[in-house]
Amino acid sequence: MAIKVKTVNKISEKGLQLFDERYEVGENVENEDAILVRSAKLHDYDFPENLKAIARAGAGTNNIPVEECAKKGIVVFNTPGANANAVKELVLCALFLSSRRVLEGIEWAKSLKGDDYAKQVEAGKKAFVGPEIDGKKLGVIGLGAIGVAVANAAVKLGMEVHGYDPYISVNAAWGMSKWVRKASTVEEIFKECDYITIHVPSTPETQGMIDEKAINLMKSGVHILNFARGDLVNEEDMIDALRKNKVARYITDFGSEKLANTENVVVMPHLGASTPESEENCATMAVDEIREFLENGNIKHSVNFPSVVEPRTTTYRLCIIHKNIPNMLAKFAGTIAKKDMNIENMVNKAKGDYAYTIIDTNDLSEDITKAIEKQEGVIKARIIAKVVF
Ligand SMILES: NC(=O)C1=CN([C@@H]2O[C@H](COP(=O)(O)OP(=O)(O)OC[C@H]3O[C@@H](n4cnc5c(N)ncnc54)[C@H](O)[C@@H]3O)[C@@H](O)[C@H]2O)C=CC1
Ligand SMILES: O=C(O)CCC(=O)C(=O)O
Repeated sequence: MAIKVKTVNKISEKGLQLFDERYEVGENVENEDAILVRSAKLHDYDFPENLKAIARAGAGTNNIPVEECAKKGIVVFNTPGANANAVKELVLCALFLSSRRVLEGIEWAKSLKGDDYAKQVEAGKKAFVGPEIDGKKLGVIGLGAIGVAVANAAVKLGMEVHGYDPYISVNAAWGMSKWVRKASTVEEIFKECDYITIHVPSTPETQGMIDEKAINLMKSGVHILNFARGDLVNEEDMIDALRKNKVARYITDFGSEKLANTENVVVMPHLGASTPESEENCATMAVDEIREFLENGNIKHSVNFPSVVEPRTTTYRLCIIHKNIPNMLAKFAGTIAKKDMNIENMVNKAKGDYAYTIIDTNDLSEDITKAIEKQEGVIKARIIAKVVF
């Protein structure tokens, strides 16, 4: 029987080609084992009983009900860093667009008519003067894959870069230019910087972080860039601040009709990750994650379950998704012993309220998954036989 993968958005062919002949892949697939998605919202999606994994070909997972998936034993993956360069390049483009009034100038140049075109240009261009970014202060909120790439590039462009991230990872810190100054509070960024760019996920903590209170702390004429998520910025407060010229420019990848028609706002149609390179990187990583999980039970880059990657050394692998509560391992070992199966290797890791256990064995008792699933605290169990080509 084929392994079924449903694509909910258009996914790069380069990634899809990595599924071999055992897979049935497409948008019309039903009762799927896995879903591949980009930005489509899955909050109202009726997940089939058979569904084991969802891979988000991208970074943000706010379009997926991650906690509900954990409760049902559905592992949600994303592709950290795979589209960071694409977003960084668009943010740099936005930095320049926010400073120099290039877009308005281009529109005006199109509207000019007559033989004295050059004369009209020279007379009118003063309306489109905008400052240089060299030497200006850039505040980067969120120093993950994208934030660090933006901060490092801005340093090279001559900006004085200030970064804020109370949860920065060791890897991100290793990759960051020594010239990026550490802000201890986000208010420091608000007060100090001429340009502010946000690169945090949308969470209850970050939603609405750029609101009237935050904007009031900022310099008059601040330029704000949002290539992370629309709900990080309170739209009404932003429009009000733009009308009062407190905010000089707002450039965002996440617009609305109202925002797009507000002066000094540039709305892009969620283009941050829209490059062939990024689409291929994300699809390739997402397909690899799904295959590793479905074929080997290995979990890489999940947002709701721990990372567990173990080489296959035995004929069978028992994969158990369960609650992170005491005595689970003892219960698994007891059930397996009763079935006369011998454990060759066992790994257990937890993340928050959930845990994952891999048990490698060379023996198989047919109803072992049923016996394991009967135990309180177990969400899902499956056995995978090693495929020898
Ligand atoms: N416009 C687009 O097409 C794209 C947008 N994105 C958005 O950008 C976000 C960031 O992407 P990546 O850098 O790849 O993710 P990442 O996970 O590598 O980095 C996010 C960083 O935000 C930090 N953070 C979390 N809460 C924070 C807070 N309250 N204050 C300061 N820092 C905080 C984390 O510690 C982490 O370092 C994504 O979650 C997504 O929403 C990502 C890719 C494409
Ligand atoms: O797939 C896309 O085009 C959007 C990318 C994105 O927003 C993300 O990775 O968080």
